[in-house]
Amino acid sequence: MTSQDTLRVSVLSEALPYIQRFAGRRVVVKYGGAAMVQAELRDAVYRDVVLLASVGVQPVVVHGGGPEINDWLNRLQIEPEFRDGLRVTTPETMDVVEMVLVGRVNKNIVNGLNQVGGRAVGLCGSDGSLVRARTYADGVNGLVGEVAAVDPAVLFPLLDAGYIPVISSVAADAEGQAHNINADTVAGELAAALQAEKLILLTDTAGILKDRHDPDSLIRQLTLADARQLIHDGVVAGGMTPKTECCIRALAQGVAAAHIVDGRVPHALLLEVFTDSGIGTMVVGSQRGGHG
Ligand SMILES: Nc1ncnc2c1ncn2[C@@H]1O[C@H](COP(=O)(O)OP(=O)(O)O)[C@@H](O)[C@H]1O
Ligand SMILES: CC(=O)N[C@@H](CCC(=O)OP(=O)(O)O)C(=O)O
Repeated sequence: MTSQDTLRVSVLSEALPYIQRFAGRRVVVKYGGAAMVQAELRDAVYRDVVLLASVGVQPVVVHGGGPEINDWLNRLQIEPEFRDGLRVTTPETMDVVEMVLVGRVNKNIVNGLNQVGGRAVGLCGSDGSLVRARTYADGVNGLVGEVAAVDPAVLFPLLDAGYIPVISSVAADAEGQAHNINADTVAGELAAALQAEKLILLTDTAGILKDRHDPDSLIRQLTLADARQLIHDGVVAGGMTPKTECCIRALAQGVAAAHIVDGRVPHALLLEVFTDSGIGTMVVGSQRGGHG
């Protein structure tokens, strides 16, 4: 036996309390944006998700893919346009969003997870009527949707059989029209419908920063009231706003804890689930001790 073997076994043994605590519990992971762009990090994220599934945690992956949609729109000479952090989605743009998210990005993630030993199944909001969309704000952004309803029934047999659902944020409205929904929003509503133990949003900052230009100003823990105040005061802005709002909505609907963590840190997911201190910003219903 080598010292490497001893180290590996003792590290595994240290993880036992966390494995026992989270086995059989659902953890919704939002994967997207900048955290998805770096190839070498992608593999580490896939390995972490598969490791969680292997020890009996039930991860559910919701993915975005904004940069990849932009890339394809540019190739088609369509200028990407955003209003209030949400893509202006014409019928033509919607076709591209659907092809990129439901097709290419979803399957890349499914293949990546399967490649490291997972059993992943790709779905979008329309599959099994998992998510019902409603047009956002009377159509100011075109075919942008918000979540009207979630029916997680399609996920239970998959989770019970050990599959990892990988879900893209495209869903139909009551008339069957596909809508483009912000992936953070879908992750938050899904976490609520599944009564998940944790909602973990992977992004490209350390978490919520007091000063968004100062990476050392990380806020480690926030209550719902603090989070609302930070949005009101403009400390949280841009792409961090839908993230913080979806944490607030998930917690208000019974999710135990929501975390905004740095997807650029290797094994950010395991650091969040398998340590007491965790990483990033944790939003909780009311103030409490530890980070878990
Ligand atoms: N208080 C804040 N703390 C951290 N980031 C913030 C804050 N306010 C605004 N931001 C911005 O939000 C961005 C994260 O949102 P976004 O780019 O939409 O992430 P993703 O692409 O991972 O979904 C950060 O890169 C940062 O520019
Ligand atoms: C309405 C809206 O803006 N939808 C997003 C959906 C993808 C997404 O949320 O991707 P990220 O998480 O990578 O940003 C979009 O079209 O870009």
